[in-house]
Order: sequence, then structure tokens, then C-alpha cells
Amino acid sequence: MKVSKLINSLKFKQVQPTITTDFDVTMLTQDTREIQPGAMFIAVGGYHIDGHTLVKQAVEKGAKIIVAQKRINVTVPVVYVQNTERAMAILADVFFEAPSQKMHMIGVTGTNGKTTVTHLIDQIYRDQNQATGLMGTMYRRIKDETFPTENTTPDAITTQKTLAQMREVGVKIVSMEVSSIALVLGRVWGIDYDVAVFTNLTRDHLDFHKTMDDYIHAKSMLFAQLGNKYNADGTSKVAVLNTDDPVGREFEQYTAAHVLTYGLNTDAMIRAQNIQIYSHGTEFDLSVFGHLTHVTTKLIGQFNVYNLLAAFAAAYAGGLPEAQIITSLEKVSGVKGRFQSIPSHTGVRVIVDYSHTPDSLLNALETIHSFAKKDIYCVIGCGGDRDKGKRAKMAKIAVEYSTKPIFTADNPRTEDPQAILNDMLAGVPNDHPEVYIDRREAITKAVESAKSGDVILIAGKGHEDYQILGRTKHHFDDCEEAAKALALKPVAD
Ligand SMILES: CC(=O)N[C@H]1[C@@H](OP(=O)(O)OP(=O)(O)OC[C@H]2O[C@@H](n3ccc(=O)[nH]c3=O)[C@H](O)[C@@H]2O)O[C@H](CO)[C@@H](O)[C@@H]1O[C@H](C)C(=O)N[C@@H](C)C(=O)N[C@H](CCC(=O)O)C(=O)O
Ligand SMILES: Nc1ncnc2c1ncn2[C@@H]1O[C@H](COP(=O)(O)OP(=O)(O)OP(=O)(O)O)[C@@H](O)[C@H]1O
Ligand SMILES: N[C@H](CCC[C@H](N)C(=O)O)C(=O)O
Ligand SMILES: [Mg+2]
Repeated sequence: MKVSKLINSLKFKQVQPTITTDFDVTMLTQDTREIQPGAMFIAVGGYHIDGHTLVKQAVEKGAKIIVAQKRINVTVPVVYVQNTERAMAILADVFFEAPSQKMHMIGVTGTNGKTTVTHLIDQIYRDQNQATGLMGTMYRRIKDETFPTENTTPDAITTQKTLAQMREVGVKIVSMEVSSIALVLGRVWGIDYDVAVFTNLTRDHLDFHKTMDDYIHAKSMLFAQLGNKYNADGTSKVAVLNTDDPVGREFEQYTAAHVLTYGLNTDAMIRAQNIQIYSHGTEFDLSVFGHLTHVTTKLIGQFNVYNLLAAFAAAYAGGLPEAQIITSLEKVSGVKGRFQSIPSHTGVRVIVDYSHTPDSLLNALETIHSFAKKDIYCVIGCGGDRDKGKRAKMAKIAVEYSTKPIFTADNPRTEDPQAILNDMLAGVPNDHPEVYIDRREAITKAVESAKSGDVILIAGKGHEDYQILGRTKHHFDDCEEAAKALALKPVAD
């Protein structure tokens, strides 16, 4: 793309020195490690390093132009802007030719349920024979091909590039998780969402956002970004809000788009009632503006009823017929690592779940309570280099809602695993949960001790196939470990 087109897309900037001959920019990047000759390098301040300190290296590697927000001294032209993250989002949208405008874009935000809801939406559209794309915690998926991801919502360049790849192969519907951190860091600026979904808001990420108000504000940005494009056929721009959550009610104020509400409360437009939770599924009556259908699903728990409602509402907002959405939701099985049962011949039920916040842990344990007859084991740790304040809370919930809590490690990252455990133990001063710093040992002990009829919840890592110690990822999979331990147990009587 011609450099003039990129530069012109930035309304407020200074170019030094002035560019007299237009030239081609071969790629955009914020990472010197990726630079190809002819690149535009955007200097971004990070947590470990400031991209502005790498600009000479960028030029040596072939960058022909730099975008910066601090004065720098290099031999190539520099585009000075107020905020390089914002410039990066605009430039990425322009460089990849605004892919989000060519596809139906559904963004899902909220503390819990994003991965589940995006997968449900994706499945609904696949059942309609639509070519779909998905971006989130587990991967980026373009039709049937998956690509790894570092972040739930990647940086603006990766996001726009992925959207462009989707558009190129004919994807029409994109479901993407939009994390609060991404919203604050501007990773999704420039994306033209058609439907924005709010799941819920409870404590998480307070290492990053500092206060709950900041966290709510971050989530609200998706609904402000939705804008207000009203098509005559009523198809565009819908905010799908869980109004059982007071934050969902608040977000009604922040959007100028159409609003579609869901929840269990009587005033929700899309509503579930008469919920029955079983050990292997859930039933409820779905009311769509008062029209009732009985729904039977393989997903377990009230929290999953909310996820089903969110997905239903997102697809309904996109214009799909009610009956066809329900058919899909009745067929769908869960997402890997979300309340996933591990096959067991022992009479012990083992569930691997990605609950890594106080609210999700509480929901998972309450759901187990609704069908468990005997002991409930809860193997739980808390992540390092993440919100420290949630540790004591999660520990307390584990102790109060299980009969056999077992504390262990979950991605200690650069923290001392024992220090994380101490933060957890501080939340339960009068209790003495079993503690095994080694997660494999914790899972093995739980499986060894459990008797037929007991339920074991292994919480926190879900689909993850690694344990992060320091900055290194070691292969570790809760499902594999549980299966190995179960294989050593005798068959149930
Ligand atoms: C705290 C945080 O958000 N960090 C993100 C950040 O990394 P960083 O700040 O450490 O970057 P850095 O290493 O200091 O580098 C700064 C700049 O210099 C550049 N650089 C760096 C080194 C080099 O040799 N050359 C070079 O050009 C980098 O490309 C970058 O532009 O920029 C990276 C590239 O965009 C992100 O992958 C990384 O996310 C890390 C992996 C992370 O763990 N983020 C978490 C907190 C996060 O964002 N989580 C949310 C929510 C998760 C959820 O709820 O599901 C998410 O959306 O993932
Ligand atoms: N609607 C919900 N309300 C509360 N808890 C939920 C809900 N949906 C899922 N959970 C719990 O949260 C865990 C994570 O679910 P999911 O991966 O769908 O959420 P997420 O928002 O994508 O999480 P992350 O922020 O880590 O990407 C699940 O394993 C389950 O325990
Ligand atoms: N997306 C979440 C995942 C947490 C998963 C848990 N296993 C942990 O490492 O804390 C985060 O990065 O905060
Ligand atoms: Mg997720």
C-alpha cells in the first residue's frame, strides 16, 4: 500500500521530514522481530520495553518509515502522533482495507462466558452453512483451520490481519471475544461491530484495572464503539445485554444502538424460566418476547443458561429464525475445558473447568451441589502475575462450597508458588485444606482419595495444555492428568 494512503488516514500528525516521493509499505508491525524490508514500524510502549528504544534496530532491519509518539533520531521519515496505539489501530484498519466492514461482526465481552458464548454463536451460524471465523482465548479460527493466540484479543495489527484473512476465504460471520484489557489498550479500535454482547461483570483483572469502576468503564467501551447505524431492515447494530446484571442495565445508557435484553428476570426480552439442572444437562423454557419453547441442552448449570440466552440473542439480533437457533443450541455440546467431564469407570465424576475467578468458581461449585450426593473435591490454584486480590476470595469459596478442598499451583509465572498459596490460605485462616504445590500430585491425590459417588472439580486451567513457571510453558493438561490418575483406579462396584 502507498505510504501516502496510510499517512493520510491519520488526521492529526506531523511527518518529518516531509515525504516527497510516494513509496510502497510492505507490512505494518509493532515488533522489530517481524520486520521485513519496506515495513512501517510503529513504536509502542510495553510492559517490558518501550518500542521507541528499538527504532534504530527497526531501521537496520529494513523499516522505511516509523510511527512514534516521542521524539526519535533515525535516518528514515517519522510520523509523529499523539498516541501510537490509536494510530496503529487506524493504520491496521486501513492497511488491511477495513475487513470488519465486509463481515457480520459479533463482539462478546464480560468477565465470564466469552469463550463459551462465542463458540455457541459460531456453532449456530455453522449450522446455517455459513462460513465463520472465531477469535478468542483458545485460538483464532478461520473456517476449520485454527491458529495459536497469545491473547484473548490480540493487538490491532494481528486482529485486523486475521480479519482480512477471514474475508479473503469468504468468511461472513465473525464471533470474537473482546477482553477489557484489549478495550483499554485500543486493540479493537476501528472494528465495525454489528452486534456487541455483554455476559456479566464480577471481579477479575484488578491488577490491570485497579478498581471495579475502571473495569466496568473498560467493558462499556465496546457498547460506545458500537455506534448507531440504523438500516431500514433493522439488521444492524444491536447491543445484547444481560440485564440481570446491574452493569448490563448501566450499559443500556452507553449505546445508541438497538438494545436486546436477556436474563432470568421477567422484564428481559429473551428470558429463561423453569430451569431444571441435572448432572448431564439442563432444561428450561425459553421466552422470546413472550413466545415459549421448552429447551433441552447438554450444557450444565444456570451459568450456561445465561450463555445459551446470550448466544440465542446474538443470533436473533443477526436475523436468524428462532426455531433454527434453538435446534442448534439443543445439539451443541460444551467447549473444551468448560465444565468438561472426564470419562471415568470408577464412579467418581471428574470435571475440568476453566473457573479462574471467584464468580466462576462459585457458579461451578453451586452447579455441582445441585446434583452431587457425596463429597465434592475442589482442586484449585490461582495464577501468578495476575490480580492478587482474587486469591483469598477464591480460596474461601473453595473451602465453603466443597467438602475436600485441595490447594495447588496454577501458572505461577514469575511469582513464588508458595507465596501465591499463602495469599490463598490467608483467605481461610480457620480451615486446613490439603496443599500440594505440585498440580500433578494434587490431582492424583484427589482421584486416589475419592470414592464412588464423589465429584472432583479441577478448576482454573480448563483447555490450557501448559503450566507457566517463570516465563517458560511446560506441557501440562488437567484432562490428561485426571485420565491418567483415573486409569489407575479400580472399576466402581
Ligand atoms: C500486559 C500485556 O498486555 N502485555 C501485552 C504486550 O506485551 P508487553 O507489554 O510485555 O510488550 P513488551 O515486550 O514490553 O514490548 C513492547 C513493544 O516492543 C515491541 N518489541 C519487543 C521486543 C523486541 O525485541 N522488539 C519489539 O519490537 C513489542 O512488539 C511491543 O510492541 O503486548 C503483547 C503484544 O501485543 C501482548 O501479547 C502482551 O500480552 C501478554 C501476553 C499478556 O499476558 N496479556 C494479558 C494481561 C492480556 O492482555 N489479557 C487479556 C485478557 C485475558 C482474558 O480475560 O481472557 C487478553 O486479551 O489476552
Ligand atoms: N455466564 C457465566 N457466568 C458465570 N460463570 C461462567 C459463565 N460462563 C462460564 N462461566 C465460568 O467461567 C469459566 C470460563 O468460561 P469462559 O471461558 O467461557 O469465559 P471467558 O469469559 O472466555 O474467560 P476468559 O476471560 O478467561 O477468556 C467456565 O469454565 C465457567 O466456570
Ligand atoms: N485470561 C486469563 C486466564 C487465566 C487462567 C488461569 N489459569 C491463570 O493463569 O491465571 C488471564 O490471563 O488472566
Ligand atoms: Mg475466554
